[in-house]
Amino acid sequence: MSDTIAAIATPPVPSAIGILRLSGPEAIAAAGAVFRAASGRPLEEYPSRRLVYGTLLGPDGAAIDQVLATISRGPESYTGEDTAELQCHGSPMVLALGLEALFARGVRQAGPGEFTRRAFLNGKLDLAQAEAVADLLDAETPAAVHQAAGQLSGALSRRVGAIYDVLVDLMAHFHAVLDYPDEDIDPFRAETIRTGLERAQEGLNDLLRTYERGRYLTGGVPCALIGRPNAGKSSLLNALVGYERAIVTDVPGTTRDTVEARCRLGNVTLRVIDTAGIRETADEVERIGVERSRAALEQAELVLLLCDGSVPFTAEDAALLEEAMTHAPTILVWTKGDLPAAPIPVLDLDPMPPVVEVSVKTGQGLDGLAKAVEALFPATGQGAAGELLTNARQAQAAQRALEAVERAGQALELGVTPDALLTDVEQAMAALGELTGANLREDVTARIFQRFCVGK
Ligand SMILES: Nc1nc2c(c(=O)[nH]1)N(C=O)[C@@H](CNc1ccc(C(=O)N[C@@H](CCC(=O)O)C(=O)O)cc1)CN2
Ligand SMILES: Nc1nc2c(ncn2[C@@H]2O[C@H](COP(=O)(O)OP(=O)(O)OP(=O)(O)O)[C@@H](O)[C@H]2O)c(=O)[nH]1
Ligand SMILES: [Mg+2]
Repeated sequence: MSDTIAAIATPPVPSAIGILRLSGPEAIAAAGAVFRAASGRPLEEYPSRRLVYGTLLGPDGAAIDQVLATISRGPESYTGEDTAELQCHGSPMVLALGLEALFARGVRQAGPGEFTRRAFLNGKLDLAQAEAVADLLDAETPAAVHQAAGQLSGALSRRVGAIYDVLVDLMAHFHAVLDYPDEDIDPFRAETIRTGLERAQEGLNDLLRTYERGRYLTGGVPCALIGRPNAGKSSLLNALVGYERAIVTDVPGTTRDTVEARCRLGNVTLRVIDTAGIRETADEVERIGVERSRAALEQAELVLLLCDGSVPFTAEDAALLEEAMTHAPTILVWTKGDLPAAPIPVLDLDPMPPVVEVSVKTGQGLDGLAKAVEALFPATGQGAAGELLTNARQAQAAQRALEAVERAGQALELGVTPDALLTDVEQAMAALGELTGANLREDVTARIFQRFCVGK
């Protein structure tokens, strides 16, 4: 049996409300010991989920706040254990003293994620849902919230579960075949197995295609600011992040090293990388900077190619634009829109990149830039919110599952023995189990025994 944990559940700054949270067998007793209800009734006697008004008592038993207390008896609680909350005024000192009083009752400090970990261990959330809790806290855009909320309510788990179910069914077929190990798989059964493998393969391919968008939602789109010296790259970075992140001067070649920052542009989270202006240079430091710009360009999944709109477009600009477009979707950004414009060049490119004129001095065109970025990274498509793979661990697990299913398919065509197929399908299920925490052995066992009758 687990011990009882407690933590301050709200940020450690003066705020409207601050919450002390407990979970474990002694949660209700410990909360009751540091709380005196105005009614005079012990907290333990109240029904679950009732807010009870009263006084919070500090480590020495003196009043430290007027609070609302509530209990939820397990298993109907967030963690599945007995839980209690003390909703205090949001004073960091009150919360610290309250926590100390709880420690004096034998409760210990919770570790990071320990409440949600207990919820997982007690079957309240599966692994994908528990991960969604962390994604929800980190969400930076409405789309990221919708994805995390959908995953929290089980959307990804259901999608993975549907594929998993197909594999569990296949296993049942294999077990039937294995009862007659010396015979080949009969054609009828081979067809059923083939259909099942194809369905699983299709489901996994669809799932893996969601990863690109999921990764953009949680990690941000890697976006390089590329252009000749003085184009206004660092100025744009600063405008996007809202503070003076990078040095800006009128000296061409100001930025040497790449500078990275996260920002939100419209509905898209960007990992923006400001780079050294690209030009031929004899300066050793600047030359290394330019190499880094090219490396950033190669890794970018979105390029903002900046050209100073107040000076004539050059052959270098054109060459950079073409180079950028071979690497990633590129938006051509004319900068310094507040200055008198140089003649607009005729660009003969196919396809034409989106073109936006901006000025960081006036803020003009930044909305247009956001629209252009949103058009390249739309909030919809590639699966409904909540059903996307959002991190590398999930994607790798799905990829391994796909590879195992493909191996099984090949084995089937080669007419190998059923037990070889079985191993591949088992591996696919184990890999999928890493997404939701589903347990292969238990699930297959359950499916096998469900054919038994009661009493056997
Ligand atoms: N004050 C407070 N707010 C909070 C939480 C909390 O623990 N306390 N949450 C937590 O971080 C989130 C809400 N999540 C929760 C999820 C399940 C249960 C719960 O009691 N589940 C029971 C009963 C379900 C029901 O009534 O249908 C259960 O699953 O059996 C509570 C909170 C966000 N807001
Ligand atoms: N008027 C006006 N000036 C701008 C604008 N954007 C940038 N500038 C000026 O242009 C000059 C160069 O800006 P930076 O942002 O340092 O240019 P950069 O592309 O980072 O230059 P390097 O780091 O040298 O490659 C600075 O004097 C900026 O103040 C703008 O929108 N309007
Ligand atoms: Mg710069």
